[in-house]
Amino acid sequence: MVDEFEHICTRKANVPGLVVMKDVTIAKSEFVEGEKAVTKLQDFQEDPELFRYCTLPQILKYVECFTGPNIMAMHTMLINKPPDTGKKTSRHPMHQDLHYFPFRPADRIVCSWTAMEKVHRENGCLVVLPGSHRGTLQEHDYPEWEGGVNKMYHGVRNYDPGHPRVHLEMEKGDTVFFHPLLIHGSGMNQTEGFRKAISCHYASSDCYYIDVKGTTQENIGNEVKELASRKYGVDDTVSFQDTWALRGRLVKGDRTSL
Ligand SMILES: CCCCCCCCCC(=O)SCCNC(=O)CCNC(=O)[C@H](O)C(C)(C)COP(=O)(O)OP(=O)(O)OC[C@H]1O[C@@H](n2cnc3c(N)ncnc32)[C@H](O)[C@@H]1OP(=O)(O)O
Ligand SMILES: Nc1ncnc2c1ncn2[C@@H]1O[C@H](COP(=O)(O)OP(=O)(O)OP(=O)(O)O)[C@@H](O)[C@H]1O
Ligand SMILES: O=C(O)CCC(=O)C(=O)O
Ligand SMILES: [Fe+2]
Ligand SMILES: [Mg+2]
Repeated sequence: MVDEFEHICTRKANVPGLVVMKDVTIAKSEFVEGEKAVTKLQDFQEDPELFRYCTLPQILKYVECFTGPNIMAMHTMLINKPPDTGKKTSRHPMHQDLHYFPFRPADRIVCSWTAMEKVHRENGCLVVLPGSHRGTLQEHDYPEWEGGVNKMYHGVRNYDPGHPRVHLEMEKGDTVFFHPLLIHGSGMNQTEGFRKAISCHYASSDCYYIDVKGTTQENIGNEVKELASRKYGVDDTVSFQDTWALRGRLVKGDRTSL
């Protein structure tokens, strides 16, 4: 999967629907080529080698405990956290992934996140607020960071900085499964290497879409729709929910609702 990532970055592989994101400071600075420019791949569901991750039986075995037998891969990511440029933009603010999802119920959604190499505090491991998955979805917005913030990296507006934190130091191949309400983020990468992880958000295909109008999710819904219209030239008839229905891919059982 590391090799496939490199092929994508050097354009030896072309994947329909894939979103390649650069770090905001790298994108705005001098020309950087290949994998050193890429912070994150999203929506790799049409890449057979990377999508193999989402179908691994040793992962689905646990996923099924939360989703039941009808399993959709709703969102896929390969994160290549770059060495921080000095602006602290390699951080990911504390957030709840449910903020991005117009489907419910939350308990039928689970994320698997696998370290592709050793991750620790120095290269920006995941940081979680234990127990926060028992709360509700919070209001999210761009954090007020001086050095810049990556596109769509919203954070929880008012979380308690005194809440206990756990740093998830992991060995290569270690996987964590977490609830979409769990408040989490990741620190700055203070090493010279690119910290790699691969993840998938699964949901039961029996989940249903919700309308985010008038909710705290309206801001991200509008941002995603804007991006979809710029990137794919679709008009306003393509809803936030549609952007998810188009990306979601069945991995097991039947596609009943999503
Ligand atoms: C839908 C998300 C679902 C997530 C669900 C699970 C939870 C996940 C939590 C997250 O990860 S949230 C973060 C998700 N982020 C995204 O989905 C953003 C995806 N990124 C993109 O769509 C593109 O990378 C982006 C539109 C930001 C840039 O597009 P291009 O690849 O065409 O960039 P290009 O190099 O042509 O630059 C165009 C402009 O974007 C700017 N840019 C590039 N990378 C950027 C960046 N990372 N942040 C902000 N701006 C950026 C760039 O500087 C330039 O600005 P100017 O027009 O002012 O010159
Ligand atoms: N959808 C989910 N995705 C990922 N992890 C989940 C999900 N739902 C529950 N968990 C985790 O699975 C474990 C068991 O869940 P459970 O609902 O029993 O919660 P718990 O933390 O044990 O709380 P309680 O004391 O209420 O049983 C917990 O560690 C919880 O964090
Ligand atoms: O790998 C990381 O830094 C965490 C990314 C994350 O939480 C996300 O993209 O939703
Ligand atoms: Fe996240
Ligand atoms: Mg329990």
